[in-house]
Amino acid sequence: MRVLGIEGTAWCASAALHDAEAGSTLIESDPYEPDSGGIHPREAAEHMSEAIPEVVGTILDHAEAKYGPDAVDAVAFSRGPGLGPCLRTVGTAARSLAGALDVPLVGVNHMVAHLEIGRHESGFSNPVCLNASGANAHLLGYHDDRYRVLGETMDAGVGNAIDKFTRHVGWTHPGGPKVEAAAAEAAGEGVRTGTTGPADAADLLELPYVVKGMDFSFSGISSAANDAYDAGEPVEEICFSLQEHVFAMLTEVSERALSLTGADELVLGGGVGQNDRLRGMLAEMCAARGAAFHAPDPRYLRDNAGMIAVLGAKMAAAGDTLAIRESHIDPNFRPDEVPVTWRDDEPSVARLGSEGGDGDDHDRRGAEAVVEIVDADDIDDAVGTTVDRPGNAPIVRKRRIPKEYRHPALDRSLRRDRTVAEARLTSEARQAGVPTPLVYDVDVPEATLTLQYVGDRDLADVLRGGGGERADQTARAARTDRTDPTVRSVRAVGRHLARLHDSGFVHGDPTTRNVRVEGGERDGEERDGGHSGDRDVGGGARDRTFLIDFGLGYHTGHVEDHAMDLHVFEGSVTATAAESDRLVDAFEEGYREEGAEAVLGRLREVRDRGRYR
Ligand SMILES: C[C@@H](O)[C@H](NC(=O)OP(=O)(O)OC[C@H]1O[C@@H](n2cnc3c(N)ncnc32)[C@H](O)[C@@H]1O)C(=O)O
Ligand SMILES: [Fe+2]
Repeated sequence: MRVLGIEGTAWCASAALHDAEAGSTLIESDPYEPDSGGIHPREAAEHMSEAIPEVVGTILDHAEAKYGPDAVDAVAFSRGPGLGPCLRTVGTAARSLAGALDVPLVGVNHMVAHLEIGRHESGFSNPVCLNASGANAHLLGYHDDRYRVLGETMDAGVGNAIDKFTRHVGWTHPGGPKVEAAAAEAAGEGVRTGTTGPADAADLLELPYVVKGMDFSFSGISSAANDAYDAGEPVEEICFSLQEHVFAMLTEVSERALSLTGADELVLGGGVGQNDRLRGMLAEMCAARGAAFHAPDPRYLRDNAGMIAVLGAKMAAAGDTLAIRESHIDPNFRPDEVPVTWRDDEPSVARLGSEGGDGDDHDRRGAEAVVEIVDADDIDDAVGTTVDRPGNAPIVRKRRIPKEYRHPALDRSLRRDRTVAEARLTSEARQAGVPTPLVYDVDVPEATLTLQYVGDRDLADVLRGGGGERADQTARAARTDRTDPTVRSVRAVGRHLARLHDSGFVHGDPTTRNVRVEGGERDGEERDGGHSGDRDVGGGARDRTFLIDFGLGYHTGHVEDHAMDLHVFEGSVTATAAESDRLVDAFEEGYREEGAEAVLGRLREVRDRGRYR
């Protein structure tokens, strides 16, 4: 199978020929380079109408010279997302070429192509993918015949966030490589090799660092960087600090996604993936947790038609082609709208991973902390004094370990702030009637908390089939929603979040890994719905649902922040659980019992919000 691919979503007019049998790909590209500022949509469209026919002509000539008149078996094109006028030029070119050659037409999602090229090159079977491109930034994982969005930017794409600063400074598009060069100057290294952390690093300006579960935001950091420039800070130092913050955020959420799903493979995609510092951070994070990492060659990271032709060949082989009349372009085409036809029946990216969780989970390494479970007999040694524990429950020592990939100053402040927040909000949540662990001790310099051990397992493990009898499909089918313990747990999470919000704060990271469930294969209503307070905690086999890990929580009365909590929880369910619709409904019902309807309304807005601006 030989496929001619065409790309032209924004700035790069490109054509390629991929020969699937030979495994070879030839790419011809012509980038649009604005004289000043960022991408001007009209100029970009003009560029496409001139450059697309030329690059296609070059590739076609090459194909026919090498393979003869039947050189091309299918034509693939980027349908979206991207700039409408650019996409229309690409679509028209693809339709007429497929017609002239009398071969099938394949419509490719540009973001899925950024992801698949890494999977294709690495040979990984089921990776988490970080797409770091101009107009986008998201984490994707395969689940239930789709690439699900595990996390994404709440505002600008990562490249655009950086380019916003370079426009302010007066640098031309693309800004990313210029920021990389200036940052390397500040770090005093010339060009980075990408494998080492910035131990010798330049001073770090403090900039906003916003991570919510696996979602993140760049709007604050772009403005803060602009303000720092206006205030006279040296531009190299701002570039350095901008990279350190933005890439640490992307690396952190990638690690969270690996932790949530239990996956042990990560691939990188998108134009910002060419940045050595980002690649270095991701490689270091993966090495530290024993995961495999693959960053494709730069010619496959920046926009290019090679990735379109490679995915196009897989889709064409699966019969996933388009009739001309349904081949319209889609400027807002989301990756999770694409039915994945070209992969065999493989399991979900979510699996029972090395992090245990379904039983014998004594020493565990989460995304940011190491958790050590201290048995009853050893507690006095561990804590120094006898702590007042209900029952004879074991305790947990949780230490936020330093992350070598991030700048030491940023690392210190994140670990300190989160340890303090966790201690404070875990207790405040209990006062609001939400089951949480008792906090026995806080050691801020060591970023260590001593906590009560709660629950038997993480909700994440229950949902992805690690929960013993809870995962038994037939047993589950026999239950009504009301008596299904999984449904009861997610409904309880809804109520718990409502109570936190009512008390004026958010959890900040309510993924299914931060919910602990306990006991209770019994029918009837859950026990923690009412007035259990502290009395019941740790006492016997009750059916209870605890929230843990409040490190990303903060006080806020904003409906948007409350809605984000719900969005984060639902994202973690949708991307990893079977029968997720039913669970999401139960969760929202739970929230509705005690929370504000306005928050659920805002949640729908957050969900529908277009990201491609
Ligand atoms: C929708 C589609 O048009 C869009 N594509 C796109 O934005 O081009 P892409 O090639 O994936 O990424 C370009 C971005 O990648 C950044 N970039 C390129 N080299 C970089 C570097 N060394 N460091 C940081 N950013 C870099 C550029 O500044 C620019 O913001 C997308 O994938 O979101
Ligand atoms: Fe792209």
